[in-house]
Amino acid sequence: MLNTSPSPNTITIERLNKSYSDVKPGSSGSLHYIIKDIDLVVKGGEFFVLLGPSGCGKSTLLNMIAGFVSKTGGSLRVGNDEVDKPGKERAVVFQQADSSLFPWLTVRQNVEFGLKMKKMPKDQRQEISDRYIRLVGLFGHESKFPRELSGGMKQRVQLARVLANDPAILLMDEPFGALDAMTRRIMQKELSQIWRETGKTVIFVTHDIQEALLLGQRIAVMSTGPNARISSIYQVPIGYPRDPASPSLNELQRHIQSHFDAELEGGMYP
Ligand SMILES: Nc1ncnc2c1ncn2[C@@H]1O[C@H](COP(=O)(O)OP(=O)(O)OP(=O)(O)O)[C@@H](O)[C@H]1O
Repeated sequence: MLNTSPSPNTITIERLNKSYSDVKPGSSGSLHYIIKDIDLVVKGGEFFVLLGPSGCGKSTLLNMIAGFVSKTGGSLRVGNDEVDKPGKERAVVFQQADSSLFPWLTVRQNVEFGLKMKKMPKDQRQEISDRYIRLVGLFGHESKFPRELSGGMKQRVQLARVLANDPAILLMDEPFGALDAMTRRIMQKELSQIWRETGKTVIFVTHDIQEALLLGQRIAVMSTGPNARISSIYQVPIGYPRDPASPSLNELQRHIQSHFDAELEGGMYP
């Protein structure tokens, strides 16, 4: 018999809504949709980018997948399970590492935190933290505290900590948005390599088209809110590692940029 079950890391979204009621004194209020009727399937192991202008609802959608924000309609499943709360198979990497790192713990202690909570023996913990500290290029900085690190280094600690917990799905909300251009490029390369080595499902939110094109296998362009939806999904048929100067990448960038501009102007893209 044909097995039609989705992979446990596949995310299936059907007619997903997030609305809120704008209640004013003396009236019953009206319903406003942040996102409306989103349909999307992100396959297990895929690197999927959500691209959209500021305020369109990207973080809302990502936080719904994370289980931090509840839906007001439709369906959102990971594998066969409806998402109604956070789960250990999903981990979020935020734009600001500061709020997610413990300032009183060293780099190694921060990376090992989740493993310690799981009561993993010390030697095993150390082996795992060594691996991810090396992977994100922080070897030699294990004993430093967050206050002794640059913004890019803190972001690497956040990434190493998330990876050490081995979630199947990485949800990344503009994780490199606060970094300088050079550090950002290094982190993009590292993330792309980590994804290729680990085969995790990644959903990556950005409003930077070039970043989307360097990383994603598919790029979904969201319309401006309210009532935001996914207006188009682009395949990026270019292998990794990608060269930002490649003509095919630039061609696709121009195409997506004109779509993006049309969305911003509120026009329809042909
Ligand atoms: N609880 C809420 N009640 C009312 N409006 C909300 C609520 N949460 C978010 N919004 C609105 O929903 C819209 C989408 O917000 P969201 O943070 O998801 O956008 P975004 O695309 O991630 O933006 P950015 O790129 O600037 O981070 C915004 O206009 C925001 O003001």
